[in-house]
Amino acid sequence: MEIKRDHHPYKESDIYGGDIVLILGFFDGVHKGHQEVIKTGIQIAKERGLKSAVMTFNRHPAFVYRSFDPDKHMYLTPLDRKEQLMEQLGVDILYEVDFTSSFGSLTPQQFVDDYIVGWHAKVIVAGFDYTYGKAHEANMDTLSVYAKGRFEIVTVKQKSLDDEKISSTRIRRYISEGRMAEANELLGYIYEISGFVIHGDARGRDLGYPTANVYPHPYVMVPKRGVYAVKMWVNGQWHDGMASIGYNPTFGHRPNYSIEVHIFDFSEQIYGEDVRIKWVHYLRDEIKFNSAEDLIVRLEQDELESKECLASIKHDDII
Ligand SMILES: Cc1cc2nc3c(=O)[nH]c(=O)nc-3n(C[C@H](O)[C@H](O)[C@H](O)COP(=O)(O)O)c2cc1C
Ligand SMILES: Nc1ncnc2c1ncn2[C@@H]1O[C@H](COP(=O)(O)OP(=O)(O)OP(=O)(O)O)[C@@H](O)[C@H]1O
Repeated sequence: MEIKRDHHPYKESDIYGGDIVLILGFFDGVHKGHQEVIKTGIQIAKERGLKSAVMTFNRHPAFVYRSFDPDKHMYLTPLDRKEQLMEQLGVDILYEVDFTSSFGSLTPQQFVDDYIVGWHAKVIVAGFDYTYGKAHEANMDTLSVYAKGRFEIVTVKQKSLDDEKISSTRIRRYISEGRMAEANELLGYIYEISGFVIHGDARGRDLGYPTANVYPHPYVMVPKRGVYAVKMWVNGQWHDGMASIGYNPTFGHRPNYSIEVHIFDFSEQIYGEDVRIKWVHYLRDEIKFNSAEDLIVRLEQDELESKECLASIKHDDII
């Protein structure tokens, strides 16, 4: 997959010169609804012998159009993860346009002329509720007015689960409630966040459960506080483990929450390593125990429960 970064106004040398099928959306999460849209575009491109291209943005349009709301707009998939997922789906070209006020204030007609026609799109593919512009000035119905017959428009119908649209917003809600089974079902893969390993208080090893403290990507959506069965990628390999997101109340409540992962049967030094954590299953809330011994008894139980639910994970689920 080729990645092209564009800043408005783009240069001709920054775009692909041939004809394309252009797939439109922000696609945070690249969830099953998004996958349907993207696969439709790829299929049409294959049938017509064209390249499939996705137009996404370096950051959420809400930063430009509205005041930023961290609860709504923390990412499920920062750009590097989005790139990975797009590549796995088989997209030929990923356009990452800088979403700035100059780009965001284009009229629908300018957007269509400069970015759809200008990028040689022969077919546009987007979901039923795709809109363009600050006040959603253009949608899949009005796009044909601006198209003036210069390209075809394919609208993908709503993909739902349990009579509710699969959406990034719905998935964010589940993750903030620790409902990982539902979130992972809608995503079509196990939710992950990336970060790197920093020092903690070095107490974990005394408990018999050393933990990697993870500093997360700054714009990523961190799941609800609590204890989880996880997979962690480090040094090129996935490992089974259990994680805590919380304030360690047993030892006098930290000022900020920490993300800690205990990898089973693992004793390497990994400070500074980049990691990925897959949130497989929510086990329980964080508890203020009366003693370190009580916490250890509970950690032993958490380990058994984690191993049990991780045993059923297939390799394909963790990519
Ligand atoms: C799976 C898991 C579950 C945990 N559950 C709790 C908990 O319920 N209450 C608590 O105070 N700390 C909990 N902890 C955090 C421990 O208190 C923490 O790992 C320990 O204090 C070491 O911290 P350090 O890495 O900063 O040294 C948990 C840690 C793990 C890995
Ligand atoms: N469930 C779905 N079924 C079909 N198309 C969808 C679905 N969800 C999103 N799309 C389409 O995918 C593209 C990207 O949509 P967008 O990034 O707004 O995702 P979203 O999940 O609807 O996000 P949000 O929850 O923030 O509204 C758009 O073309 C949109 O219409």
